[in-house]
Amino acid sequence: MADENVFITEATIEGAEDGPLAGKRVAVKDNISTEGVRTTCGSDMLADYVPPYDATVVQRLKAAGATIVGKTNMDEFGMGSTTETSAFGPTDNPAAPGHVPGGSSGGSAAAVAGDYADLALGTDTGGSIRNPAAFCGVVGIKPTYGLVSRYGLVAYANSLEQIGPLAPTVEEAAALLDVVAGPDDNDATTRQESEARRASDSRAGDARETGANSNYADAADGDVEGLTVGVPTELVEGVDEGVRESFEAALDDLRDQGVETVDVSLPSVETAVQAYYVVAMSEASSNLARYDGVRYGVSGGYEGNWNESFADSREEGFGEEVKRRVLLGTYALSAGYHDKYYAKAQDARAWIQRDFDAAFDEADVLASPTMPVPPFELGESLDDPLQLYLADANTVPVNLANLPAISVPAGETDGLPVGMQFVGPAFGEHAIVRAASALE
Ligand SMILES: NC(=O)C[C@H](N)C(=O)O
Repeated sequence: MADENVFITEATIEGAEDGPLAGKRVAVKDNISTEGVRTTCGSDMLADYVPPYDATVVQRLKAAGATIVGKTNMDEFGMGSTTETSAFGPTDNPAAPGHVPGGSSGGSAAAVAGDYADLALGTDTGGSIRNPAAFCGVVGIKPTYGLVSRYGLVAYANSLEQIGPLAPTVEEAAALLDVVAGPDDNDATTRQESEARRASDSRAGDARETGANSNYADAADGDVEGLTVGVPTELVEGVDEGVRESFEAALDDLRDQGVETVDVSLPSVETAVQAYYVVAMSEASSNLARYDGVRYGVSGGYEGNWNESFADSREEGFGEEVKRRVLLGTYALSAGYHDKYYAKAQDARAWIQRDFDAAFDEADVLASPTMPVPPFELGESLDDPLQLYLADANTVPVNLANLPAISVPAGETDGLPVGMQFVGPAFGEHAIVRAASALE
């Protein structure tokens, strides 16, 4: 096996003897706490941090019989789209050697694509599961906000992020979601199953919804006859030619299977990248305040007063991209600028949510290319953070609206994987799983 730098820490954590994941090797992103196994978030700041407890999703993996085989590489604290901001070096893309695996859950996607693991968990704040799934030619699901517990996830931007599965097939990804989904007393943002199901029943309007909240794997039946798929024109305009051709071919395939496609419009998404980065950086600046060398992080016997030693610790422990975001986020929240940036971003967020609501009056699910471009070559995008932020155009609207989405392979362009994204109404995971399974 080639060394693609998939794991930051390899481990063997055995789960229960029986269960739906017995015999499965599962890789876990390195921002999800594992008791006794270091959890670095891809940062020098946490290079020696060993959590004293398991995240809820890790407890559920173990109870389901999984064997956890390691902690995967990631952009530092989830901040990036290529896994190149990791303090532990870049990860190669097993499906497109010499190219980035996407990010920030690049190690998790590469683990599945390169058969280092059968399944993996990632986290998605603005595309961090779907982007690497698309770039590595695997399946990734970003669940509805509140479906999966975030207890034990090291926070980057709490209001946006969810833990979710990566797998070779839609059915396997859905089966892993079945294991980790569901309410948790340790995370007050998780929703009760009955409540979630009511939302799903009334809004997805799909008579074929299965009776239970979970059993997502059963929805991977490819039965899309009569399903209406909305195509938001704003998410297709301007994408790379080859990506667009693969996307159009996938739509044709769906039509052949009895899907009706309609064009829909989400005018507000033109504000999504700006709104996302203001919200994400603001939340990050607050969350990352705890890394000061005293509570958490590098503490190197620095000279000087508290302020000076905090600054020295943060200077040494954080990489460039993290520093950039903490500075910009602090600025956006500061007195005098809060209304101009943060409050405006929240307005845009509400507008985007309303546009999605209107689109789901016309369609059961929405479809777009997951990424507007094919995977970058390693090193190619490092110097241009703004360009990289723009590559999140199709994924971040979903997080701002707290909706579920899946990325499923949809062919190639010049030998590079292309992913197709399906977005569902809140708790409409069955519908997106069903649509994606029809493409396999
Ligand atoms: N974390 C994510 O979902 C990826 C996104 N590109 C970000 O840097 O915020």
